[in-house]
Amino acid sequence: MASLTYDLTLAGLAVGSAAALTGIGLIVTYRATGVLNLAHGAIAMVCAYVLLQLAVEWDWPLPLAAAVTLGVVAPGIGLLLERLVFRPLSVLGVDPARSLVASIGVFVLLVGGAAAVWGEGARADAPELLPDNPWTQLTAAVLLAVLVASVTRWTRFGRELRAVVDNRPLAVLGGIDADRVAAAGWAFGSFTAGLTGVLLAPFVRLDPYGLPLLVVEVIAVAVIARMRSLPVAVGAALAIGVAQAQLTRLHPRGWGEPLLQAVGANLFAVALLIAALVLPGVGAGASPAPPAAPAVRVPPGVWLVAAILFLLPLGFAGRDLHTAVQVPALAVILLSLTVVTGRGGQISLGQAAYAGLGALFTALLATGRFPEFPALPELLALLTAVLLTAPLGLLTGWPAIGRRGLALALATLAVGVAVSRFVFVQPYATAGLRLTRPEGFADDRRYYMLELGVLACALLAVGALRRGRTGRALAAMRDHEAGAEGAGVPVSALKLFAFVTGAALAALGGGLLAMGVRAFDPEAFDPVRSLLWFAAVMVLGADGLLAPLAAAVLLVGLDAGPRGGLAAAAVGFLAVLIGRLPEGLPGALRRLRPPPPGGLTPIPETGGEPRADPPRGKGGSGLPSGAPGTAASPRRRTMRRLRPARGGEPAPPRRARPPQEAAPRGRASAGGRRLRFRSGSGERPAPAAAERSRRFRLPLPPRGVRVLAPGLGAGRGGGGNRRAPGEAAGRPPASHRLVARDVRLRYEDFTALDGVDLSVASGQVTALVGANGAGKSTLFHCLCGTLRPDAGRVELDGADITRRSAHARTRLGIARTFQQLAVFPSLTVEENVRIGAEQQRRRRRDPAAVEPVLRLLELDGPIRDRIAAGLSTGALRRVELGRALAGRPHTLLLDEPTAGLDAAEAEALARILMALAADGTAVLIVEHDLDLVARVADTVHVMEAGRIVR
Ligand SMILES: Nc1ncnc2c1ncn2[C@@H]1O[C@H](COP(=O)(O)OP(=O)(O)OP(=O)(O)O)[C@@H](O)[C@H]1O
Repeated sequence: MASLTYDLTLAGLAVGSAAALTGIGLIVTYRATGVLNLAHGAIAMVCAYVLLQLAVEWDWPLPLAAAVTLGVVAPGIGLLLERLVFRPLSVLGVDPARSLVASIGVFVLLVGGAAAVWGEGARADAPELLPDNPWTQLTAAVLLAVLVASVTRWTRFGRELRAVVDNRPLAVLGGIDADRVAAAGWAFGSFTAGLTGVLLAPFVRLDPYGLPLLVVEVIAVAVIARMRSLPVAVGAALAIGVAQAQLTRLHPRGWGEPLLQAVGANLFAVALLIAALVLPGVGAGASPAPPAAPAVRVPPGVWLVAAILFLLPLGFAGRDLHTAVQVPALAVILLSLTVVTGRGGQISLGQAAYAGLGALFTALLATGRFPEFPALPELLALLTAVLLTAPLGLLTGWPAIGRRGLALALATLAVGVAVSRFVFVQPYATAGLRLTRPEGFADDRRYYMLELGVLACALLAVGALRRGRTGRALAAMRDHEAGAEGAGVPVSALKLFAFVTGAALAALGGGLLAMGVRAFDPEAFDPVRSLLWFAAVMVLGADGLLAPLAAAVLLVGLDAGPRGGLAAAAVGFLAVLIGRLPEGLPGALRRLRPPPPGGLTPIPETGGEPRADPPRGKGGSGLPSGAPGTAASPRRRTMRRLRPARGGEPAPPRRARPPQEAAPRGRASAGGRRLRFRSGSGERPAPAAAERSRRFRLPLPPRGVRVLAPGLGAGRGGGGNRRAPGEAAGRPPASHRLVARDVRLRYEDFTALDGVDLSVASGQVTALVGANGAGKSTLFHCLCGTLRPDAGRVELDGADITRRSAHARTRLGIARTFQQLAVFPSLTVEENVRIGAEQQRRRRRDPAAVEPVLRLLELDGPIRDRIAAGLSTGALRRVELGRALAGRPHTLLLDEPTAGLDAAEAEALARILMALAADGTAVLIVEHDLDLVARVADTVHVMEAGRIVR
């Protein structure tokens, strides 16, 4: 027994050593570049093939072949990737989500390329580089870890690496060549990938799909090490390897045995699942998903052409028709990504799991595999499978509530891998599960027609969803999660909805696909498919209904040829270019066309709408500022400005203290006190900008005119005399009071709020002023629900609302705006405002409130149909205010509302605020412009060091 334990331990150490190498490579690349290289396994696979090619096919001596593979090819791949793919992305300053798509693109490109070059079949003749002795491999892994740790700690390069990791811009300013550091990181990461590949290849199935996936699971050890600690990564890899080997000795009786065997065989997949779901997310500050291009209305002619193309296969016969049967089914699966990622902005790398579950359930139900249940007719089985799979969408929907970007990508990938490893490989799924087609649709032509019908219904349903209230809310959530929450969108519930709908659609497509080929094939739904499908939809235009159709045609069409893998290679190639195609392929094509008049295009610089001045002191790309396509070009600037900074403004992470904004300081008096203050976070516009903004500024309501009431009453826009619920027309509006009582909040060991009492009452403008860091924004967040105080209460009309979420408070009538603009850039001005009206509770909801608000804020001209991206700061502030007012709030909370406005716009805003208060609204402003405060505020509170001092 002792020798069995020893042998198993040795075997486990061998596996663990290979995993440790992977962990080391992933961590070094991540630390040097900020990119989690999902393609690590694909590089490993390519290097294994290269060694095989050199040593076996071309008969080179093994040492020479190994030296070329590991010394030239592997680092060369890394350097090429850095130079051609990732350096352009970092120069353009794109968000991490887009780097993630690029690394998925590299994965898909390498897998597809390898399949095209070496074929899809498994090779069993990979040469053994090191003797089959775990100690040798273990020594290699430990030596490598020690070498990396020593280099990082004691060499100049290590110091530069740490400087780049800590603060890349600062390191560059300090004279460090960050590109060289990144290139070294990539070269080393690829070298470790190559080493892993050539060491593992003789012992695992070497094919283009298996090895990359195996290595993807090993990302677990890097996640466990928080992408930071090499000893932890090596320790975790060895421990999992040994535990996995030892588990094979256990043979419990009954149902536990297959489960234990499955766990034992896939312990890295289990570790990935646990690490991705339980540990705090890696890269949590990343933006949710690459920003989608504004949805564009597809001309009917294009739809006609698409319809004709999809009808063409009805004229096919034989093999061609049989192949075409896969297209509509795959299009339905890909449509699920349009909902989840394209519209909802949630990265999902697990859609193949849902498609597979749909296929599996359909097959099991239709073939009567469960003795307790009779076999169901095929269509009923399909419907039941969809209903069974839909709630399983919560498996990825739930993690999405607290995760974004990379962390969500890992969580959804882990769920997909786990489903594939634990469900699709069970005997019931692998033992040739065949199924028939519905009666009357047995032959390919009729079945294709049935699929077209289902696809048309799915397209109509998703189209209606996108056009409606829920679709707008999804787009808002994608564009700016915190802004959506502030507008009353129940973000968590909406994420669950998106994933459940996505799972249902994927299951529908999966069931159709399985019926089309008359069998359940687990390999058709392995996690590599998820990556391929995700990349294809992202590239072809995630938020469009045409993208799934085009992607399905591309994927099935190219793979139908004699060489497999071409589709993956093509999609991968496009995906690695995604940094240069910021809006996917459709966006790039649109750019080639002259802009259509009006419509959903950004406003031209010379149009009636002024643009914001370029932010000063930004950029640093080395490209001419404002050059088309550069980071500093006006359109890109505006898009970036609109994107939530580091995952949205509110609910700041409790641990990381955000850097204070640099802003001009001055002195002024308020309430008799001399205060240091910041003159708003925006710069005063240059004279030319001031002149432009005079031409287009916030409207000035006539003095003395009641502009807006809690019910959007009188005003230039008219629009009836609506009042808040319970407020009978003609009677004065009900009075409301928002109160903070003894509110306390600490950021780790720093007391930000130290027993604050504040009251915001109807019919008054209450102002909160104070020096930077006094705690104003923290109190503001506590009032609007984006931060929960450690102690104390927030009350609305005496009722405790401390535990109410931000969107629930908005629905109670407490609207807010954001210090950093929170507008939804891909939506039109009108849609932005409409979201504020339609996300209210049913009894508060009043879509008719949109028009008067648009008129009041002079957003009712041609500007109403323009997408928000590209508008000036002044216009965007109006849009944001309009969204808040469209919900007919009784309480309005404004955080630095004059930031970025010029004097005329600030003056107009002041009048509106006074008019709102005169009409019964409770207004709270947090403001640095003390002149404005002195003019509009009925009550001024001064904060100092977390307390209200007067
Ligand atoms: N997420 C956080 N983690 C740690 N400390 C934080 C965090 N957010 C704010 N702080 C600190 O809490 C204090 C109060 O910050 P807050 O943003 O509320 O001040 P403020 O009065 O609004 O300042 P400003 O006018 O600059 O916006 C500051 O010292 C700030 O550095």
